[in-house]
Amino acid sequence: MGEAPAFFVDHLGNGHTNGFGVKSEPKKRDTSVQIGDRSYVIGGIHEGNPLFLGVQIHDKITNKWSSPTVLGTGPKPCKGYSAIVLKNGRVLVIKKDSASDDSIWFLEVDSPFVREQRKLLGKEVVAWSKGVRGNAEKPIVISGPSGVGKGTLIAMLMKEFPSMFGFSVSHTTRAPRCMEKNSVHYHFTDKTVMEKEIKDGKFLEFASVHGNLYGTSIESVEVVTDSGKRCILDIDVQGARSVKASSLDAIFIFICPPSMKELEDRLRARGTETEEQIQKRLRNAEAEIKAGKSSGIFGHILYNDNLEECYKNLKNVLGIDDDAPVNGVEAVEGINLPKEHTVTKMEDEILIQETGEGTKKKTIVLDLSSINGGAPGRTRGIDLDMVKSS
Ligand SMILES: Nc1nc2c(ncn2[C@@H]2O[C@H](COP(=O)(O)OP(=O)(O)O)[C@@H](O)[C@H]2O)c(=O)[nH]1
Ligand SMILES: Nc1ncnc2c1ncn2[C@@H]1O[C@H](COP(=O)(O)OP(=O)(O)O)[C@@H](O)[C@H]1O
Repeated sequence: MGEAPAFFVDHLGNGHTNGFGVKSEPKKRDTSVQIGDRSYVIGGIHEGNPLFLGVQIHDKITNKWSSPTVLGTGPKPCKGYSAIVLKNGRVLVIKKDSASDDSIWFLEVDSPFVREQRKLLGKEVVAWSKGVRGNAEKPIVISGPSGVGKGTLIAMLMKEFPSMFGFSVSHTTRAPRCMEKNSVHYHFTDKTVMEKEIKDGKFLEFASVHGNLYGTSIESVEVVTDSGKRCILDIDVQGARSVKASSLDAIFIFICPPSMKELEDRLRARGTETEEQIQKRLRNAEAEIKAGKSSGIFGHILYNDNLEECYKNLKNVLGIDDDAPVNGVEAVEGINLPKEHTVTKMEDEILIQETGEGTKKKTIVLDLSSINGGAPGRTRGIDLDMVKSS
């Protein structure tokens, strides 16, 4: 979709007919935008989860209302919203009178991610992505055969740079190992629950690996980005392929063992699998290494022979040298957005101007030129500046 007409309705003036032909009164705090033949009404509460803000679609041609499947963690309802259409099928939603770190949201109604999920789930889909300040860098996908040392390398990185990196905690149907903690190493779950959540669009990717189901929930990636950290995903090659095809703009790294013999020795020495499981993992390893090297998914292939050397190479790939600052994001001072305001779009800048009583009115510029990311996950690089008081 190209630049959509920036049609902006702050308060809905007229009632609308819902899907049952009943005229319903929109709340004063609801807002709507129009894109082509559709109006997206943002307000009320979400059908499936009363904690989230609702979204309804009205199709002018069929004169029908529908409730789309809403992906991602949405904003909580508040006292009012402003909305404005941006390019690439996205709507900027500003929460009025909200905490500064919770005021900027993006509703994706026709972004590449939404189009892909619409096709995959076979239903109408929209996705939320919260705007976060600062410039947390691209997520990192790390793949490699079982026992190659992915977990060890990731643990080293998180230990050395605790404020820079955060681990995306996957869901799995495999049983926990004795030292593994639920919600720290994995969200341990069962197959029926996970399959239902996959159907509901809760997962960014999933795959069956060594006979169990594994997957990255959208929420796991959001939690890390919200904390201002760079997200690390430890996932298999099938998962990496799905992420590559998605709009999550990531760096892809594949870790290779020095030899199959060494891989086998490491798996045995780890002592976490039965003999049968070790055999299965070794059989799968050959295909994984082949796919990792030849699929074109991975921009970087590292050999984990000597651990310290491999760790150094990993840091190089991630652009971390010894003088690197240890914080992932710049601290940006919070600016509270005025409760009553108008919103105007000017190229990549959005002007938020305070209205209402009083003499000293704030004008804030939201610069969208440096934003990156988006659903699934957060929209990073939000830059808010106070312009003047008049
Ligand atoms: N696709 C996908 N693969 C995952 C996910 N989480 C873990 N994996 C992969 O599943 C495989 C097995 O992981 P695990 O059972 O922890 O065994 P380990 O790799 O031997 O430590 C590894 O290749 C992981 O990278 C996920 O969320 N999605
Ligand atoms: N370069 C290395 N040399 C020797 N042992 C290693 C090396 N890297 C990791 N290991 C060991 O190999 C085992 C498997 O590593 P792990 O990080 O659990 O692999 P993965 O997460 O890829 O399954 C662990 O016992 C770990 O301590």
